[in-house]
Amino acid sequence: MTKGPVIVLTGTPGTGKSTHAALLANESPVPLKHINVSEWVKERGLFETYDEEWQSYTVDEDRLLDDLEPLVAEGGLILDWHTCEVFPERWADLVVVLRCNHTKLWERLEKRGYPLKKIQENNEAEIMQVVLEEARLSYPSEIVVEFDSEGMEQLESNVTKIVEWITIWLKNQENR
Ligand SMILES: Nc1ncnc2c1ncn2[C@@H]1O[C@H](COP(=O)(O)OP(=O)(O)O)[C@@H](O)[C@H]1O
Repeated sequence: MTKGPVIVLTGTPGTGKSTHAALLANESPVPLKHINVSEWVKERGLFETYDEEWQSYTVDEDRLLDDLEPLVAEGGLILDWHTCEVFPERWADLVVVLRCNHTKLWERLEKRGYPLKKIQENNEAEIMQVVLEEARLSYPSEIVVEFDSEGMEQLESNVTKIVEWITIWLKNQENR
């Protein structure tokens, strides 16, 4: 059986990565395992330090990559993380960058109970397109797509587009 693609799903925290990943895993024509990398890091202790004030971890990137490599080799993966430059370029078949208007993003992060400085930092990063720039610098432009994620209609149409992309990708793999 053809292996599924590896999709890097990235964007500032709160842009909708986990929501998209859950729907995508449900609607994909081929099984996709959703890895929420932040949760994965915490569960497996793949971090060096934890910063109480910022409520964030310093990830042990070498251990993380070693840990993920066998899963990537199997294929059929959604790597959901707020950064994407850590992953080797060869891992990704598609890189999806989610975007959100900063007012909406602020509300989402406030609801999540983030400390104010973390909300501010993430909002500024979204305005300055930090994750998008990172994706563009780390991967070939033809595999990087940017989707707005502000409402349910966009969520559904984004997932439909990714499902269509997967269908074509699978056909291309079979014809190789
Ligand atoms: N396209 C969207 N339309 C409406 N609400 C959304 C959308 N994307 C995300 N949300 C909401 O925003 C919040 C953060 O989404 P989440 O998927 O957890 O973001 P991330 O994984 O990027 O941190 C959740 O409450 C989710 O329901």
